[in-house]
Amino acid sequence: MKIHNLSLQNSILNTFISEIRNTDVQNDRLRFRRNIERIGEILGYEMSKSLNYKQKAIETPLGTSPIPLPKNDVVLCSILRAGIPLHNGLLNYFDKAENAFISAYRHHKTHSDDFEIIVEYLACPNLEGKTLVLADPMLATGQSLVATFRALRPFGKPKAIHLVSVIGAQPGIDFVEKHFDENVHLWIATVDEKLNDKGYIVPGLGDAGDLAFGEKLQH
Ligand SMILES: O=P(O)(O)OC[C@H]1O[C@H](OP(=O)(O)OP(=O)(O)O)[C@H](O)[C@@H]1O
Ligand SMILES: O=c1cc[nH]c(=O)[nH]1
Ligand SMILES: [Mg+2]
Repeated sequence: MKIHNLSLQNSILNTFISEIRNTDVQNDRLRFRRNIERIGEILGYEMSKSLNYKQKAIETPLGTSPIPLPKNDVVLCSILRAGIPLHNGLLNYFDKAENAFISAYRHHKTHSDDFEIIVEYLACPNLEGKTLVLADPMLATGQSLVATFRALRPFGKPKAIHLVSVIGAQPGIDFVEKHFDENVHLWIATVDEKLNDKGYIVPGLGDAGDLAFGEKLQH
């Protein structure tokens, strides 16, 4: 897997990352969602540099301008629900992309920190020969991304796969790396060192789904 950790370069991206982490700022839900969306735009822009391009002659009112344009058939797939703002950010730039949605959530066993990943809802176009962009803002244990990828198998074999995430924990990235082949790209805003015993990224930001949309009851 080719890992692109964008926080290793100084850029305005770090301002958005600092705001989603910061306890004084992150509870403004509108701002939190918009920051995740902005990060999605930046990750999408960086990812776009690795697509395949074809020169096209564009007619202007005064002449013809040759412009290299991406020729990939992009499918954006996001994991509900925390993935929605990240999806919107990617879709702002890849506005002609097809879209897939999958629900994957952690189901906690009663009185236990243990959880399993439940995949329920799945809506997906044909993926055969397309460029699949699989997005989830939090890459913690990596189990959601791997479970999602498995669930997408019946929809066809993509030509290229890009994983997009905001904050990853190194052990989760190592886990994901074992399940994807070496041509797969991971575009990630920043990487943290560890997970706590509940599977949360440390220092991370807390619960991305709750910060974006409010707390949910366990069921
Ligand atoms: O790498 P993992 O250990 O699998 O954890 C990451 C998952 O946890 C979060 O979802 P969550 O289960 O909190 O659901 P939510 O989006 O409904 O809040 C997040 O959006 C990922 O999907
Ligand atoms: O740190 C984490 C881990 C999983 N999901 C989150 O929202 N945050
Ligand atoms: Mg959550």
